[in-house]
Amino acid sequence: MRIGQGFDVHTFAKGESLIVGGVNIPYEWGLKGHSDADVLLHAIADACLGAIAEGDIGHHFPDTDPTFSGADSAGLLKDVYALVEGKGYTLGNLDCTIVAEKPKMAPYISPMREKIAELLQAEISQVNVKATTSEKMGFTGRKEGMAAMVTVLLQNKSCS
Ligand SMILES: Nc1ccn([C@@H]2O[C@H](COP(=O)(O)O)[C@@H](O)[C@H]2O)c(=O)n1
Ligand SMILES: C[C@@]1(CO)OP(=O)(O)OP(=O)(O)OC[C@H]1O
Repeated sequence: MRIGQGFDVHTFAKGESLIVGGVNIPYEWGLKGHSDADVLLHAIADACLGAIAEGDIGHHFPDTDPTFSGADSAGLLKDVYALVEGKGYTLGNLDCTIVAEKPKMAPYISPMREKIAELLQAEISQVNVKATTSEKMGFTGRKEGMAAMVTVLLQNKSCS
């Protein structure tokens, strides 16, 4: 068994899409990044890479590489999960926390769990996504950006 944790932050900007956990969310602000800036999928990718001691997302997909400009983070996560499987592991479970003052994430939690489970070839019951505000404090509280934290447990394929 291996455990990993991931954390990511992206800033809100006008004229950008808001894609979180692979789900498009209608909102007046979107998230800015070199890729599509899916803060949750990036934190999941980092948690998976951490669990297999393979560095981080920026190491595998540098933000200086034009290949990843506007990249679909779902594709990046699929590539990361292929590395996980190549090392002989499969998802045990995943627990995610999104920190955002706005928008309200509750309506999008189920579609996010479904999308993440699909990307990681897992059951929805293996994926939890929750959201919290930071009670108007800090950069998330000022609605300057969004953060996501993830803990992942991987299990040996032979034991699953
Ligand atoms: N962006 C968010 C933030 C929170 N929620 C939901 O609201 C509940 C209460 O949030 P607090 O920060 O006041 O604890 C939280 O447990 C979430 O269910 C949300 O949907 N979207
Ligand atoms: C995903 C990558 C690559 O396009 O770019 P960003 O969208 O800026 O995201 P970040 O979370 O800073 O992670 C690393 C990157 O290299």
